[in-house]
Amino acid sequence: MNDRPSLEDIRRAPKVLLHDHLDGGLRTETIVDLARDGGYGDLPTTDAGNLRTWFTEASNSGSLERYLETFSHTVGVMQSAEALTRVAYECAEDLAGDGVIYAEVRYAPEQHLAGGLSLEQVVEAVLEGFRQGRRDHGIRVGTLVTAMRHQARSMEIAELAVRYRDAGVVGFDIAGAEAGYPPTRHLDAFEYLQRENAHFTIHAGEGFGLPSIWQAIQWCGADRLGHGVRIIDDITEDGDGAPKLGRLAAYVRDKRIPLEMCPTSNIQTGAAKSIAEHPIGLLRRLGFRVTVNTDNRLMSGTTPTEEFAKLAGTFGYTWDDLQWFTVNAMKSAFIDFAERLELINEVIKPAYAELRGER
Ligand SMILES: O=c1[nH]cnc2c1ncn2[C@@H]1O[C@H](CO)[C@@H](O)[C@H]1O
Ligand SMILES: [Zn+2]
Repeated sequence: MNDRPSLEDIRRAPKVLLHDHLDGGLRTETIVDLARDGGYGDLPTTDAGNLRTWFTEASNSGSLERYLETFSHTVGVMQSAEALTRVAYECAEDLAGDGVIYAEVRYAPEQHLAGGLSLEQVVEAVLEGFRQGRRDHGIRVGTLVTAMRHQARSMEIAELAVRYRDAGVVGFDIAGAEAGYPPTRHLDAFEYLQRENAHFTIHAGEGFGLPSIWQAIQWCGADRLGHGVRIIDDITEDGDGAPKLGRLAAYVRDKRIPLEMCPTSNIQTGAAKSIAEHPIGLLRRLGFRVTVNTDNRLMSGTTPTEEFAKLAGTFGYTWDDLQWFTVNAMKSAFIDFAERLELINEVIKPAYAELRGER
């Protein structure tokens, strides 16, 4: 039995990604190309290698607000249909190369209008890139359209999600600085989506704590939580040192609400101190529906494989654990039940059995 997953084996293992930002995963060579072609002159450097280092260092600020500043450069070069299609295509290619079989990739259409595109043109350009990515690399990618929580376009973006629901947009999200912008600010959009039987996730419990998670679930009706790390604040110890769940934490676990955890990103923004101290360790032990994600591969200098490898190295996770995270993610995806079941039974389980040396 081969119980200690190596990096190369983890890369081969089928993986499912639910939380990855399109504008947080560009290749730096592509940023340099697109900046030159599109006349974007604000890059801190035009050397792709130095730019990679710049992004990871600038993102290591310990604050979500400062972390988010780096996106001005990626968003800045994603203002034409060609650029968006290219970035989406390369995203699919890179994820497929890392062993991802299904991904939900998000971005905020409202941030890509500076070059004169309409919201619809932005969505269609991204869908086209993912369509080509699937054709060439077999990976299935659903998109989530994000509304920026400090802006006031969430209703329009929610309507966009519904309009393109049969064309590859599988859900909706809100992102951006969390403190000062609670989810209920966008309640009308969430209520509209619920009436439309549409799916959505909410970034909550990352830059702000329990009230944000509580609102996201109990007021807004989120299907999943983006990060949700601060749910740990509702878990205390009883007299014997055993974990004791508060009502909100118990609700999240009982209802099997998926947590889209992004360990490296959380350390960069200060939501967790280190991988070893990341709440994922306890939440996994307590049986929360935890999933493992990248958030922003460029800013965090990471990949799905590397996130798994870091966790395996720190917590001693075996193939059983990695399969559990993967099945959790597949169960929590916003595509239909039959497709999820097929990927779990026909692709994920047989591949992990082989990696464990059972076949
Ligand atoms: O971890 C995060 N928390 C909150 N917002 C984020 C995070 N990562 C990226 N974005 C924001 O989402 C926008 C659309 O993709 C990005 O432009 C960035 O501002
Ligand atoms: Zn995110």
